[in-house]
Amino acid sequence: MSTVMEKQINLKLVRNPNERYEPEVPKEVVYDTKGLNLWYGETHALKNINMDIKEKEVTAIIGPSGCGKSTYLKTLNRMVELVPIVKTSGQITYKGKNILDKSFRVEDLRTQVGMVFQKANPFPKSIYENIAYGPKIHGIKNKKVLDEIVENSLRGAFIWDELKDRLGDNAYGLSGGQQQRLCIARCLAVEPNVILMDEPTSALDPKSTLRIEELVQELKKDYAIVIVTHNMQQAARISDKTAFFLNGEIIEYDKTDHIFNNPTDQRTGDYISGRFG
Ligand SMILES: Nc1ncnc2c1ncn2[C@@H]1O[C@H](COP(=O)(O)OP(=O)(O)OP(=O)(O)O)[C@@H](O)[C@H]1O
Repeated sequence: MSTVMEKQINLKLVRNPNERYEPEVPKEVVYDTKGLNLWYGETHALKNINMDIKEKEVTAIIGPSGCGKSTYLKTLNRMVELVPIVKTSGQITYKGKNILDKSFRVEDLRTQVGMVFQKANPFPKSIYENIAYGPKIHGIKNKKVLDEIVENSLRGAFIWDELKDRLGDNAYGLSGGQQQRLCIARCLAVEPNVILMDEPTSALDPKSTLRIEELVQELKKDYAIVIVTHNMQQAARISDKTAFFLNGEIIEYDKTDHIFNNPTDQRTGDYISGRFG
């Protein structure tokens, strides 16, 4: 049985030892959440959430089951309001506008914020159509333009070489890992600013998981990425910042190195070292 300290050190070591820490360049805040509360009927699922999410960073959300991680993620694209009993207070500013304001057009948000789910959810259509679908809905009809979008999106998701000769095949014939990268490519096709990922690798084998993690590292050069994960090593490996949620509250939100190696709150240390959750 390893000690808490050993576990923390192990997590520290999973970062690439050759990684160089570059001087920090100021980054734009994409989402600024202030005093957010959310209720499902009587259940107070998010309590006074305050956090900002920046461009070109991976923000991990960790915490035990039922602490509100997915709810927060789904609030960021307003998917949560599909549940009729949901009520919110506070604000989430996206590029200067409060997305919780009734006058905010949710359609605008959906084109700028892509979402990847725990279980890959390709459409029952060809690989090509899975990618071309979003751009077509946005009015792009020109075949040459669509071909380019399909190729660029699949390249962006590191899956072009595997799929380029079978674009007409049904997406359901792909492996789980390939389907997940196809779904990421589908997000990229509509040129979002943000990609929200809800446990995107929990259904995948270690090799496919690694490929998605490498992909996330590439994508963060261009996008803000928010990832909910139960995998502590994954959060330590790929995120720049980590928020620890517990019972609907943020206990600690800081740089990932700090959260994993020198947490301020005892409960954070206990959770990441596996003492509960
Ligand atoms: N549609 C819903 N209706 C009612 N309550 C809900 C609904 N969705 C979530 N909740 C409740 O809100 C709280 C937060 O749930 P949420 O799914 O956000 O947690 P989570 O941290 O993502 O959990 P997990 O890690 O198990 O996915 C829980 O108490 C949950 O039971």
